[in-house]
Formats: sequence, C-alpha cells, structure tokens
Amino acid sequence: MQMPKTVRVFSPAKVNLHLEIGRRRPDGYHDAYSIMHALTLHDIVTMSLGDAPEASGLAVETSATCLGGVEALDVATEDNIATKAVRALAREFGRAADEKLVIAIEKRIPHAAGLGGGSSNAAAALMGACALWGLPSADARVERVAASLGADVPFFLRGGCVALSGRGDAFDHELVPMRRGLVVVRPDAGVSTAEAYRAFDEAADAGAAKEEAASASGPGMQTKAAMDDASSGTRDGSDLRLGVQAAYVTNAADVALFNNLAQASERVLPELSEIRAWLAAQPGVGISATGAPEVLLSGSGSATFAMVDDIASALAIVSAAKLKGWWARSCACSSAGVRVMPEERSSNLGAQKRAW
Ligand SMILES: C[C@@](CO)(OP(=O)(O)O)[C@H](O)COP(=O)(O)OP(=O)(O)OC[C@H]1O[C@@H](n2ccc(N)nc2=O)[C@H](O)[C@@H]1O
Ligand SMILES: Nc1ncnc2c1ncn2[C@@H]1O[C@H](COP(=O)(O)OP(=O)(O)O)[C@@H](O)[C@H]1O
Repeated sequence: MQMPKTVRVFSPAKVNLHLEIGRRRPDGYHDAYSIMHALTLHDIVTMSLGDAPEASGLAVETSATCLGGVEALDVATEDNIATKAVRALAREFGRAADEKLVIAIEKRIPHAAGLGGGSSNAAAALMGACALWGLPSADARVERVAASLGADVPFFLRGGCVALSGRGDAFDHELVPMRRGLVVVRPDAGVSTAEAYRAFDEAADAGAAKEEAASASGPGMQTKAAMDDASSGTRDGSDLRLGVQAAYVTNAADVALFNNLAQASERVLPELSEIRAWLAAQPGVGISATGAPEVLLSGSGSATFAMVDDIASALAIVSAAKLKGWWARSCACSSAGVRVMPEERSSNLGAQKRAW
C-alpha cells in the first residue's frame, strides 16, 4: 500500500458540560467525572514525512501559526505535545526508521483556555502519524499512548459527546451529541490546569482544617460535612455524587451545566467572574430548566462559554466581547473528533473556478 507523504488532520476544541472533581489520589491526580462535547472550533495539523540522514532516527520539527487573534504559542519543538505524541507512538510501535516528520499547526483554538487545544493536537498527531506510517489507528496501543499524554487526549480520538470517569480520562459512556450554538469568551490571560487543581486543593485543605478544628472543640460532635466526608471516604466532601447522576444521562442536551473547579480557577484569575456575570446578562443566552443562564467555565478555564442558539444574538455577543478586549468566537457543538482530512484537490478547484 502506498502511504501518503502529507496529511492534514482536523483537530477540534472541546468544552466540559459537566466537570466534577473529587479527592486527590496517591498518583497526584484527582478523581474526576467529566462530560465533554467536541466543538466546530478547530485547529488544523499538517504533517509531512521525509527522508533523514542514516542513523539519525526520528527527527521532528513542530511549529504553530496562530490565527484569528489567538496569542502566539511560544513552545519549543520538543515541548510541543504533538511532538511528544509522535515520539511516544514511535516508541510504542518500535519504529526506528531514519525519517523527518514536519508538523505545522494552524491554531485557532486559544491555549491554556480549557478548550483542550493541546490535547486535541496530540490526538491529531497520533492519527496523522498512523496514516503516514500505515499503523492501525483503532489499535488499543494508540489509545494507551493517548492516555499517557494527558487526561483529555483519549476523548479527542473519539469526539462527539462522551462521559469520562477515573481521572477524567476513562471512557464511561457516549451521549447523543447536540446541535446547539455557543459563544466562547477568553480573557488575555490563560489558566494553567495544574494551578487550578492546586487552588482547588488549597480550598479543600482549608475546609478540612476548619472541620478538624470544629470537631476538636466539641468532643463527640461532628458537623454534617464531616459526617458526609466520613461516610463517603473522601476528605474534601466532593465524592462525585453528581457524577453518579450524570452517568445516567444519555443525551448531551439533558446535561445540567456544572463545574466545581470553576471557583478555584476564578481565584487564580478573578477576571473570570466578570466574564461569567457579563455573559449571563447578555440577551439571547440560553436559560436552563432551573432558570439559570447557561454559562459555564470550560474545564480549568480560562475560556467561558454561553449556550446561544440564535446566530444574530451569538454574533452580537461576540462583537460586544471583543469590544471589551476579550477573544471571542461563536461556534457549535459537533460530533467529530480528530479526523484525517481528504486531500486538497487544487486542480479540481481550479477547474470549478474556470467553469464559473
Ligand atoms: C481540567 C480538565 C477538564 O477536562 O481539562 P482542561 O481544562 O485542562 O482542558 C482536565 O481535567 C485536565 O486534563 P489535561 O489538560 O489533559 O490534564 P493533564 O495534562 O493530564 O494534567 C495536568 C495537571 O492537572 C492536574 N490534574 C489533571 C487531571 C486530573 N484528573 N487531576 C489532576 O490533578 C495534575 O496536576 C496534572 O499534572
Ligand atoms: N500543540 C499545543 N497546543 C497548545 N498548547 C500546547 C501545545 N503543546 C504544548 N502546549 C502547552 O500546553 C499548555 C496547555 O495548552 P492547552 O491544551 O491548549 O490548554 P488547556 O489544557 O487549558 O485546554 C499551553 O499553555 C502550552 O504551554
């Protein structure tokens, strides 16, 4: 079989419709129940395979061009998660050829935004490398490599709407994707995922210290929160109770927006509270069954999304957000994950143009 020399891979963003973080685990990660939905907002990862000098092994060169107002991505080739992905895949499949892989990423997804851009690029690089190297993309080894790169990476191999448990990386069940529009708004600053989790732990530790002080001052007395903690076996009270309910939801449209990491991210970046309140007050933003505006921080942030179904309202909110100095885009929920795109048929396009 003739392998392609160049592939272009569609690399979508995501939002978390539901994110419930629980206790910190011995491996340093947290229990998490997450429902992610892929978006039409996407990067494009182009990968080209060429020869390299004998005994040079796998040489990788990765660059990113940021478009649509996305801030430049200042990441060295070896630190780019797309490079890490192809190197890990080559190791997993024992590939030792002398070759050069050039990866060019067109970035439209802002980074450190909770939109999973880096994770999606990693999954796209895995798909692209499978196509270039003639490897089976549905192989369990590809999934394994994806999981080793980050909690969000396996989701992007699949796309659509998926519930994940474990540390937010283990497939729980698929939901029927929804066809709804949304507006995504991001301030200049990003939020590092690790920093958001640290802020979450600080608040949980402070809460646990308060509980300990309360029980020490009244022998035999326990607060309700402390009893809940004891019965659930968690220290911080976040025992993923909502996750248990979310596990029964089968349609993305029925998921109640929820994120218990949002407060921690708002402490890291207070401007996020302003964006949340501003979006909630915009005309055209959806209202949930409980009467709340459908506005939520995506993952650890710093992007906040609002469900907005009519295009005129969405575009008006995008313009108004830009006037406030924020990056903003309207897009829609999507059923696609990372996908190798068909070859560009430039000669056909030329023929069509002539016909017109
Ligand atoms: C919060 C979420 C929600 O989807 O995503 P983002 O907002 O970053 O997109 C995820 O939990 C992030 O997933 P991902 O971005 O892949 O994180 P990773 O690279 O695996 O981990 C980055 C850091 O976050 C912390 N981390 C991540 C996941 C988890 N369940 N517990 C954690 O404590 C760890 O400190 C880890 O070192
Ligand atoms: N290809 C990439 N795209 C985006 N970020 C990357 C990439 N490779 C490495 N990174 C690093 O990963 C960090 C997190 O990026 P990203 O995955 O977009 O954010 P989030 O996890 O908040 O969705 C960035 O700030 C950047 O330093």
